[in-house]
Amino acid sequence: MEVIIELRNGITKYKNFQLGPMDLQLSTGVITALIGRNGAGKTTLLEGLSGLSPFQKGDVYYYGTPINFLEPEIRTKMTYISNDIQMYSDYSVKQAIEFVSTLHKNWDTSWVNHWLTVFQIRASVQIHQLSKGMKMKLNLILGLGHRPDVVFLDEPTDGLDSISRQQFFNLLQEYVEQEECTVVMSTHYTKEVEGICDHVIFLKNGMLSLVGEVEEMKESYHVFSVPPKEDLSGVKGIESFTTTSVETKGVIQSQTVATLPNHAVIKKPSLDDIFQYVVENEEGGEWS
Ligand SMILES: Nc1ncnc2c1ncn2[C@@H]1O[C@H](COP(=O)(O)OP(=O)(O)OP(=O)(O)O)[C@@H](O)[C@H]1O
Repeated sequence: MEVIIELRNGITKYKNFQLGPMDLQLSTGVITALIGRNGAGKTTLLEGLSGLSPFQKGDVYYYGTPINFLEPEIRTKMTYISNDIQMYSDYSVKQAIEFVSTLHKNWDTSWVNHWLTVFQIRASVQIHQLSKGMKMKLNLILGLGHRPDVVFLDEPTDGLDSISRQQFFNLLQEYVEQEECTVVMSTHYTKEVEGICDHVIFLKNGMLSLVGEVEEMKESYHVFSVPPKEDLSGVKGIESFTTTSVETKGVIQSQTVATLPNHAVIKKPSLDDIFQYVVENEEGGEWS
């Protein structure tokens, strides 16, 4: 794995919000999930990295060279795919493909046709007649047809049914395997991306909160549950917990699991657990 994209000291400020300052590295052959609450800054980060709305301060590097987003060449390397599926709605599928393909020298017609066939999207159909899922799949095909090696996706599966989401991920995984590219995908479907993403970036209030390999991160923590009135004052390394009438549930650092009472039930955390109890940790209490 090689670093393909690097952000150094990136900052974007709006009236009531600031993203960064932050540094970030993205490697080849990796799919990264970008997770954060509404308003955490996911779109601002993706737009900054892709140059759609460049950072106000800081630089983005492509294989170690600072990117000048005004140079057309960079457009052949990168793609930003939003979930705005209203684009080209007055076109037929064929017309949209013809239009987008003229913007790129290296358009891969056979790859595009292959995936249109897999998804059963007919070239003659008007785009406004396609279902939401079909439109989003077409959006992905249009965004990848020039074989970019940096792919940014902003909540691409938002509103898609589970089968459409799986088909969407299948295409993405196959693409990454073939191209050795890097993908960053913002999402609220934390559970579903676990099997798809190798890395995760948790964003909180415009800052990087936790960044790393999914499996390594999951090794670092355990979920525990104990009866609701349990005294946890002697337990070390609890990130946070919630208490209901049934149980106290929380996340603890793996190296201090042995300090839990013997009857505590422990298991490996999901990304959702890490998001809720480590990154956000505001639902219940924190133990010092
Ligand atoms: N062009 C802009 N002008 C002013 N404020 C903006 C602009 N774009 C975004 N913001 C603000 O920046 C903050 C972060 O927005 P952003 O869209 O990046 O968050 P997000 O994590 O993608 O949210 P969501 O999950 O809801 O899509 C929000 O408070 C938003 O209102």
